[in-house]
Amino acid sequence: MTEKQTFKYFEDKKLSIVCAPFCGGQGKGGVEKGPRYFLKNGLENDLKDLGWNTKVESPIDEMEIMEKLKVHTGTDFYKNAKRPNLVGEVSKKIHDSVKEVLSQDRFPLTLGGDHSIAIGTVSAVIEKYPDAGLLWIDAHADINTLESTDSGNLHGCPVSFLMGLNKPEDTPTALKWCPGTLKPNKIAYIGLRDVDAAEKKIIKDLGIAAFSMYHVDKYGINNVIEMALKAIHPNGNGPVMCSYDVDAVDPLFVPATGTPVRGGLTLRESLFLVERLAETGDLVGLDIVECNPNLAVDDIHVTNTISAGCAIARCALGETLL
Ligand SMILES: NC(=[NH2+])NCCC[C@H](N)C(=O)O
Repeated sequence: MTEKQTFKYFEDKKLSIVCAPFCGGQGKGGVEKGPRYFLKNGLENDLKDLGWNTKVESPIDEMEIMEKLKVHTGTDFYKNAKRPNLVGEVSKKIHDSVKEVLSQDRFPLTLGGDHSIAIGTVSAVIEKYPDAGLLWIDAHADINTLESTDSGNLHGCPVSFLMGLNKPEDTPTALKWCPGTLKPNKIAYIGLRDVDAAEKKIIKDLGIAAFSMYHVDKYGINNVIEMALKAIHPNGNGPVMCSYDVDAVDPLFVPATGTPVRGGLTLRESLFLVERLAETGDLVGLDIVECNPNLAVDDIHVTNTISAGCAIARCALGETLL
């Protein structure tokens, strides 16, 4: 049963699913299959049932990227960072697609792919809505700079590019297009539980609102979402972009993901977050990233992971329990 929510910025209820089948921000193959699995699971029809006029955009060619990946792996480095040129090229294409979608007054729902694609999605949303706040729902902070990253995986760094934390002389050419204008008071994290030491320092130094699983346990998910919304929009409302890494959810519910961390959100908590966001009517963009069907040891793990990802999308886009 669904009761349709109002979306203030998309009164015509038009939406584009932007497919971002990219795995180059980390080292495990399979995360590029995310969009295909979501669509195979019927996500587009589910969104139509919720009243959305839907379209599907494919700004990057999966086969071409997989070919490029072979060339870039082992040759494309910037200091410790792996494949910066490929990440820069792909995230720019995703940026351009999301920008185009927004210019048509369509809601951008981007399906990853790994979390490096958010360099593109979030920057496009901020260009359209300069006062947008960003909710980053994730087990990880993904705010490593090129200097601080230990793994060299750029899916652990998108927020540092969005915030302009890498010095220009330290930014690979292919990533220089990213405006880096996100302000520390315009982002809030929910679900954190695996944050690198250097990331903790950045979060503290910049005074970023960060709600870890400790805060979810202490205050409850309802208070945490209210506090997070207040942090990005102290006056009560304004456009909200949500970049949702499925590893925020406990691996019991979402096992097929690249960097699972136990002790995460329950399935209901993870859906409540986006149900509440839909209720505000302020949502202007959503990413769902890091579903990796290859990492399942059993078919049921794929089913659980993809159905959780689809449920996150539906709840964010207006599905309600009653
Ligand atoms: N999007 C993700 N799953 N990120 C995981 C990042 C893990 C670690 N902090 C790193 O920088 O490598």
